[in-house]
Amino acid sequence: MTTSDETVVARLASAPVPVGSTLMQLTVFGQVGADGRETEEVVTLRTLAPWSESAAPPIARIHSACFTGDVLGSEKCDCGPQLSASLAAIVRSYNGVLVYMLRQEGRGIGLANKIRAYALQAAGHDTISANLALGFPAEGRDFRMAADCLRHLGITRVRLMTNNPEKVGQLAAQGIVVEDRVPLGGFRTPFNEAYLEVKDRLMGHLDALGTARPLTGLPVGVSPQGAP
Ligand SMILES: Nc1nc2c(ncn2[C@@H]2O[C@H](COP(=O)(O)OP(=O)(O)OP(=O)(O)O)[C@@H](O)[C@H]2O)c(=O)[nH]1
Ligand SMILES: [Zn+2]
Repeated sequence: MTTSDETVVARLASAPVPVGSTLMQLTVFGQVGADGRETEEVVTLRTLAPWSESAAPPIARIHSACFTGDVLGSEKCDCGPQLSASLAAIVRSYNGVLVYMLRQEGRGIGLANKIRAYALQAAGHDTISANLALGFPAEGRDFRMAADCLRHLGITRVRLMTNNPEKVGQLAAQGIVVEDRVPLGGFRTPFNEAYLEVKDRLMGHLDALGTARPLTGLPVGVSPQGAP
């Protein structure tokens, strides 16, 4: 499948996997090089219960890889509890999908660079200034591939669990209708306070601090960062 900017994502493999005592369909998407070599980019996990186009759109989570938070349970960010909570909601809904962005570790700068950023943060930098000091933008993620994968799964409308308006805007720009934004915040620890503050004050994220806001925070297809 090709988007306007020539992003190509192929379905590499798919099989049922039991998660949360529920059988889900796990699909690996990626690129296939001219030599046949596969590069894994995205994993989706889709509930298997039959659902119809006329039903409410699936509840969806697009999650950027975070080895420290997702795998190790690090409390320096809120990724681990966000992943658990969203996966639980997906399983409960019988009509949900997780889109796990394998190559977006550290907001796309990779694990080693994220840990370099952590070292700078231990010396006084915040999330943004640490990235800038390393020569990276504060935020450079591109969610077009997530939209491609959703389309591969036959999904064109979602209720998106996120606090990040940029994700909503990018999906909308790629033709995925975000009918609802479902807040996914409030996972504070003594260690992630500063990180959540920066998301709230400087990065335009909503609800990261867990302050009460309505479940449907944004109107359909809203694009607060200027995307069409
Ligand atoms: N560069 C960098 N990346 C970080 C840092 N802390 C967490 N991350 C990465 O940030 C990504 C998660 O992005 P967030 O901005 O926390 O959340 P989001 O996915 O944009 O928004 P939500 O949908 O609301 O979760 C993961 O890939 C983490 O590895 C950090 O200090 N520096
Ligand atoms: Zn994290």
